[in-house]
Amino acid sequence: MKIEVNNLTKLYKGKKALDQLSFSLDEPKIYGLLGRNGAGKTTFMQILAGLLLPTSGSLLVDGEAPFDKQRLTESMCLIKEGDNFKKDLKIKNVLTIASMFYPTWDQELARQLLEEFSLQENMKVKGLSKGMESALGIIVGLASKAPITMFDEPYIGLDASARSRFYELLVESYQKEKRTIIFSTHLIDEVSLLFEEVLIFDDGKLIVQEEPDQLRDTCFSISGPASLLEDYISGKWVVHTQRLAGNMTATVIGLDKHEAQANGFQVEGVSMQQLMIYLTSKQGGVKK
Ligand SMILES: Nc1ncnc2c1ncn2[C@@H]1O[C@H](COP(=O)(O)OP(=O)(O)OP(=O)(O)O)[C@@H](O)[C@H]1O
Repeated sequence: MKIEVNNLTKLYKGKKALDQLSFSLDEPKIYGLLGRNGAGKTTFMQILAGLLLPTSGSLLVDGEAPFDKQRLTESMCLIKEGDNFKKDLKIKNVLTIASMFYPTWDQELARQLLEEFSLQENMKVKGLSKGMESALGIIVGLASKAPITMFDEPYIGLDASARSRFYELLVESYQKEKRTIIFSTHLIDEVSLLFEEVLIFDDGKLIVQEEPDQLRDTCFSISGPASLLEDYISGKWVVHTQRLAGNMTATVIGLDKHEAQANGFQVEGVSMQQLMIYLTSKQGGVKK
């Protein structure tokens, strides 16, 4: 399903949560949605899921706005970081309701995943630990097989090995049947290898939409004498600089690594987490 976002703006009491966002997600891919707290990720996913109306601009899924459109909302599954299910329900009720809502529901997969995460159908949601509740969210998200599935930091309380199993299951399910998966996370380095495209939000604006390989291949920290490096980075997209004595390190997007090395600078890769921090800090994010 094609998602087209045009000048999408959402105000809460006059304050911009989303500020003239424009981009499109054309293909089924695993998209990483990144940004600091309050950048607007959840607001965007709620509008996409048809739960919120924008203040202005548009978000269209296959040409239609999703708010109040069952044909579209049944094609979308949003798993939030908590409170996804009514506390009084048993797990089996949660699964039954999901199976009635999603035409693409895979009951066999749901059963396998319950076993995988050691959950029993007769457990009540209110009796689940935080990690077990997150596991239930993940089960519903995966088994929904919704053409647009969104995970908004879905792993609260899950330990590292359960999270790692979740990432494996996500990839397995995606490889069997491609769909659009939008994954918002603060544990970027843990999942960044999964992403086929990364979107970075900052203050309600989109500042990066790129393939991770492209970022890895062109984003580096380079170091050398400050007097030489300053000249070399002039006109480049510098997202961070640090000086020590007469030396300087600059993190640059769109850098030709070999050319920088040939000029005598030391060049190192930058993790996606670090890049996101630089891009969304006060110093970074400005394309020169
Ligand atoms: N219901 C609401 N009422 C008022 N302001 C809101 C509401 N929901 C979100 N906001 C504000 O909108 C902005 C964007 O919030 P949003 O939850 O979309 O960000 P986020 O990127 O998902 O953050 P986080 O990573 O912390 O989950 C923030 O300034 C937030 O305070």
